[in-house]
Amino acid sequence: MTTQPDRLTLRRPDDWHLHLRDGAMLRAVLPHSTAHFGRAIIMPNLTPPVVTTADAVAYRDRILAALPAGARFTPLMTAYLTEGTDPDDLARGKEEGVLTAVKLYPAGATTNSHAGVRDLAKVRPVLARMQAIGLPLLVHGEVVDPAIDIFDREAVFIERHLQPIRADFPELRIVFEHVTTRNGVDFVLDQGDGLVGATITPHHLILNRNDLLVGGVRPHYYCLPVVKRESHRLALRAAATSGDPRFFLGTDSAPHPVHAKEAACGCAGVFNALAAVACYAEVFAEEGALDRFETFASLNGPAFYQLPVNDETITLVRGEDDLPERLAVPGGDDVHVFRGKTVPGWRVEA
Ligand SMILES: NC(=O)N[C@@H](CC(=O)O)C(=O)O
Ligand SMILES: [Zn+2]
Ligand SMILES: [Zn+2]
Repeated sequence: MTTQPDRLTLRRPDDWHLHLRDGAMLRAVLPHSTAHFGRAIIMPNLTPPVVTTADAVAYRDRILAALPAGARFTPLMTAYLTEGTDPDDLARGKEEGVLTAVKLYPAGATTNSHAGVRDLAKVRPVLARMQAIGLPLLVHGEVVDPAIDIFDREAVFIERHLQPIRADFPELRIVFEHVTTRNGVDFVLDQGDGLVGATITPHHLILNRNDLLVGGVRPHYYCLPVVKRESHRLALRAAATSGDPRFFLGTDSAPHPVHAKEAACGCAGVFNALAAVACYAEVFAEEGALDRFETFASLNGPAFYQLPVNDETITLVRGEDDLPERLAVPGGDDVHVFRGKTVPGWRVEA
């Protein structure tokens, strides 16, 4: 990596947590991820979800068919864990190079999670098999217990579910997806064996819950897990910029039509694909950690997933970008662009 005050060249980063959706939305959002990232872990929470290896093959084909001309981008597919998931099917998926990981959504925790897991006891044989064959478990780490305050749901998930999974499957590789709390960071730091990693989103590094709620509710800042108080944001910034190999880039870019966000019951998800790399760079610059940006963005993820780093590079230049406020999606489904117009201090050179 080379850093000058106004120019930053680094190995092409990967996005270890991405929602691309399907159909017209897929075709609209995909070019904005392929412009910056070499690979991405593709989240399986479509309707219906990507549950089997055959589902993942079909979805991968649709993504590849939607790639812009000349794009060099590898979608890394995941399967959505259900109480009916067949361990043999997952093993075949890994064997055939289709599946990179399996995603655990507690049923009801987030967008399109109703087909997820209600009772973790029911998926123990699947977790045992994943542990045996080295297939990582990616976790949306929030409880759905209505008695638990939404701001505490990540911390309680760690105690109730993550600690027990770790204890019962000590060799299972786990990614704590979109970690949002100091509790989550501390949990990852407490695991000394390198088997537990975490992705961190740009918006959780930038926003706290005041940004979401003070002066009026900002539906485009609403995501799950919901942004937390400032002390948690600072813990995430410290973790991301530390250089610790267990923390890596995952945008959780999650497009929803504006009409579904600006609604009486607005849905969760921030579409940040256009500005994500610039936002991360700005965070690292603010923290005086630009020398560790490439480690977080381009090296730690491949190391965790035991994949080679990308050969190509990207260059960021200091200065205003001109991002649109909205991304056009046919069918009246335009998407609000995170940090469109309120531009971050960097742009990625074409
Ligand atoms: N993060 C979100 O708020 N939403 C994601 C789902 C998820 O990652 O939990 C989505 O698919 O819209
Ligand atoms: Zn999630
Ligand atoms: Zn997500």
